[in-house]
Amino acid sequence: MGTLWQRLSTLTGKSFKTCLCLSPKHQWWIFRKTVQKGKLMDFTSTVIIPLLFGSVGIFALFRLLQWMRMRAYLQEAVVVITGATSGLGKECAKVFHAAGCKLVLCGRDSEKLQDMVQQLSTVTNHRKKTHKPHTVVFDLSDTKTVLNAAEEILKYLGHVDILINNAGISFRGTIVDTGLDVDKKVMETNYFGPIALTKALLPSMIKRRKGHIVAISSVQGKISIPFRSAYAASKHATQAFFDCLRAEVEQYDIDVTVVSPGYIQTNLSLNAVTADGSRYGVMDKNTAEGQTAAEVAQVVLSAVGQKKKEVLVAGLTPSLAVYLRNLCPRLFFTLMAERAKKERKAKAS
Ligand SMILES: NC(=O)C1=CN([C@@H]2O[C@H](COP(=O)(O)OP(=O)(O)OC[C@H]3O[C@@H](n4cnc5c(N)ncnc54)[C@H](OP(=O)(O)O)[C@@H]3O)[C@@H](O)[C@H]2O)C=CC1
Ligand SMILES: CCCCCCCCCCCCCCCC(=O)OCC(=O)COP(=O)(O)O
Repeated sequence: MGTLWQRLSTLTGKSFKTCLCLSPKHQWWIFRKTVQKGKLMDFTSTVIIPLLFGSVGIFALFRLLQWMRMRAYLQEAVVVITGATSGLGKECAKVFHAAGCKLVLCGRDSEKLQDMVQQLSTVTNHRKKTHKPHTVVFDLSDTKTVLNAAEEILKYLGHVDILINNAGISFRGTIVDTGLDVDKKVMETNYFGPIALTKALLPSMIKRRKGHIVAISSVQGKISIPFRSAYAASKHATQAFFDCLRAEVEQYDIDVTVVSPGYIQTNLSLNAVTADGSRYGVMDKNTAEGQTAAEVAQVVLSAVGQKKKEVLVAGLTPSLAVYLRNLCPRLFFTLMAERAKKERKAKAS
């Protein structure tokens, strides 16, 4: 028993005398609890803590390797960005330039493109070599100029590592009032133009067995909301085309990333076309309160760097709406009909 009291005293930290004064039942209870606590502490210090530190270490190492791989992938890569004169394209140009890519900035306005080149030239990165971007002027809704642009890009740079199909226009209007020419214009810009450019650059990527094609789609490539028919249709077509492409070109080690953002603070609503083909010219509340283009550009950069197959970059409601459309379509359609009624009423008043 003497040894039990001595052990009890050491384990509990109580004096030998105090331990002697306790009832045997109490002593036994304290002894058992203390041994259990000791075992738990032993288990914590020999298993849980090393496991925790080990996992954190492995995770940090994994992230470091991922970051290094991404850095190497982007450094010196030839990256073509369409719609580089505004909004998301402009911000993508900034982040890919800072990552050391050789950029080809595309747009319809050569002055705006030159401004962009100027802006990027003033950015200095002490840790990374940056390159002066090239510019190519063409209109995505004119297939001939798209094909010429692809030829020009390949002639001057030899190859394309990453193509970012970003340029696009949106639409506002009812289906019944919209002329087919407007539907065609939106489809030409958002769908036929990007696929023409993709098809023109694809053979050279296949030949090199290397390349990465990015499509900037939208949440509206996954769900359709009222008064956006042409836009939502063009983005659904984009999603479908690039999903097919991803499957077909995997054998050539070519990657395809589809990015589907929610509202972004850009000029998209201002530049949207309406039912009669005129410019909408209104900064919508949803657009003005959206994510910043710089935030989304960072997501695009890391999605490309990590060769992700697709990313949804949206808040809770649009993300839930995508799930609702698939899991409970009837409820989704009812909500959309309500939304249409509400918007009509608001316009009428
Ligand atoms: N803003 C948003 O809420 C969201 C945007 N997106 C998508 O992001 C992409 C970028 O749009 P965003 O930055 O928001 O909008 P902006 O209107 O700010 O930019 C659109 C860009 O596309 C270019 N563009 C438009 N039409 C043509 C054409 N026919 N030929 C060549 N270039 C053209 C414009 O160039 P130019 O200077 O020549 O007009 C401009 O650089 C689009 O695909 C859009 O659908 C997706 C989800 C949400
Ligand atoms: C279980 C709860 C589910 C809640 C879901 C309710 C459904 C609410 C509908 C939400 C609709 C979200 C639409 C988002 C649209 C969007 O983000 O589009 C991005 C764009 O491309 C913007 O282009 P636009 O020209 O429309 O400004």
